[in-house]
Amino acid sequence: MTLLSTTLVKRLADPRLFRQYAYVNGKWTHGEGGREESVYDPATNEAIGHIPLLEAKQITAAVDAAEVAFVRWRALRADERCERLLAWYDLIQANREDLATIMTLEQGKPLPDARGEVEYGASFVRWFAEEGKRTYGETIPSHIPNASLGTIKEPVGIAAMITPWNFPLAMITRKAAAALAAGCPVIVKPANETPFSALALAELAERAGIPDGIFNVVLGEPAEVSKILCSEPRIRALSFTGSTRVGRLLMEQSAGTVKRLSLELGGNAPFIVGPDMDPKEAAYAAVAAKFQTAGQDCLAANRILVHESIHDEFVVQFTERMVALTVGNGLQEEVDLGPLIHRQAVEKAAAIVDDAISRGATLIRGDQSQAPGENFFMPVLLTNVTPQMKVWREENFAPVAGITAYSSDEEAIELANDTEYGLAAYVYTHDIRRIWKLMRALEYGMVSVNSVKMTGPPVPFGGVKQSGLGREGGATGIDEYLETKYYCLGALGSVSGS
Ligand SMILES: NC(=O)c1ccc[n+]([C@@H]2O[C@H](COP(=O)([O-])OP(=O)(O)OC[C@H]3O[C@@H](n4cnc5c(N)ncnc54)[C@H](O)[C@@H]3O)[C@@H](O)[C@H]2O)c1
Ligand SMILES: N[C@@H](CC=O)C(=O)O
Repeated sequence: MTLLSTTLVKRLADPRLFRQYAYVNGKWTHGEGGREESVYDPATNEAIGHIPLLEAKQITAAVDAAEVAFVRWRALRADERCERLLAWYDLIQANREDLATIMTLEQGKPLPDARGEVEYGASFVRWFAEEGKRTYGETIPSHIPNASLGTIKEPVGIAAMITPWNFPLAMITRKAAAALAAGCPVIVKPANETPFSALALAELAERAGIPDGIFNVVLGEPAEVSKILCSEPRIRALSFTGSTRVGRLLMEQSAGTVKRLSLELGGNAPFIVGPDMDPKEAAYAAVAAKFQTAGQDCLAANRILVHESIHDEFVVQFTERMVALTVGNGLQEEVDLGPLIHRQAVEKAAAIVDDAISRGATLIRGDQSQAPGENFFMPVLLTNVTPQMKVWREENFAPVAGITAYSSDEEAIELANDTEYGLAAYVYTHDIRRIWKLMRALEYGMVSVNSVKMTGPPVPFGGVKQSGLGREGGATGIDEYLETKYYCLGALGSVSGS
């Protein structure tokens, strides 16, 4: 154990939640090839621990274990699986503070946000524990004489999950709870930047009585592990949350085994402000929608489109609110924005800002000499942003906001839809006709009107276009892990019994 991981352990009420091994078939597992990788606190760049990089045969062993465990897990009654998931939920809640501390140390987000994510992540476990009891089939009016027709729902099989570093806990539970409730074993490959939240979840799953081989966490070199998971025929479903670039790659790699795919990919959300809005109210909402998780959020409001009649006042209000945000180590009190995940993310953000300025954008605020450390990026506001700029075309995943003025609803719609992404869009206006028109015309999987918060367990979360495939959460989230089996019971005799 390194010196700093000892410090991490000292911060935890339950040090056994901090694990530096993979978790396969109910066992904490070393890498057999001796390869390891360090994990860093992005706020300080200090190593907080290390993880083993598993060998190919160890990943295959996780699939072997899941295959064996599947037989008994799928045979449990739905309410028996539900009990274990509820026990997991209770343990996550009971250990919320430790889970939040681990998350802040590996991801950097402020502690209150980390606590919020633990709560959010746990809520999916409870939701799917309940939904697992409602995987109804249907009866079908028969067109075949003396036959009865219908469907039943069955677990799809072993499900692999590849998850990102920006929400290291909730992006796992939103997938895993649905799969487990459906009767599927799960193999999770978390991001190497943030493995410890996933491993703490594994420790709690074990304590909750989730059997060996049903919840596995594999660690390794990402491209290597993902290739094995995608090409393994016994894995029947792959659920990925991450960038559109890697999503495309995994889709290609999964083609050979024709897997069920759920893809939650990048976003580049527009935030449209109508002419009837109070500029201050809308600007404060836009700041909240842009800067959460230091802008490293798939729902971040990257392209802010403001009606020309209120544009200037909106910019004044936005700036005032933005400069009041505190940037610092997420463990400190009253910090609004933590660090970016690593130095490359800071460099990418700086390049996006430079590109915008070189193409005619105006830098309103964003003095990087004020950054409190190597991986920090001060919030930036750019105006006169145009579709030719990277800040428009690329998901910046940083605290960089771009504002553009528009003159008509039609122009706002065209600008908002001018992207390969289609995850979420925000609309701020109180004009009901405009709300309806924009909501219908926006090519996005989710449209939030006059509300920054849009997510939660009852919601079908997901995107259109190159933001992904499928929906997580909600009444249909469990369907990603279920097959529909049609049956025809023939030669039953007639209804009258003849
Ligand atoms: N739609 C959503 O619900 C949602 C939620 C959170 C994050 N995201 C997206 O995730 C992205 C940020 O996360 P990220 O930087 O971790 O994404 P990423 O695509 O770089 O990585 C995601 C996962 O894929 C793995 N990976 C990376 N390169 C790989 C490769 N070549 N082959 C196989 N696997 C590989 C990583 O180790 C990680 O586990 C953003 O685009 C964001 O919008 C989407
Ligand atoms: N904020 C999103 C995650 C995207 O990065 C969510 O609520 O799922």
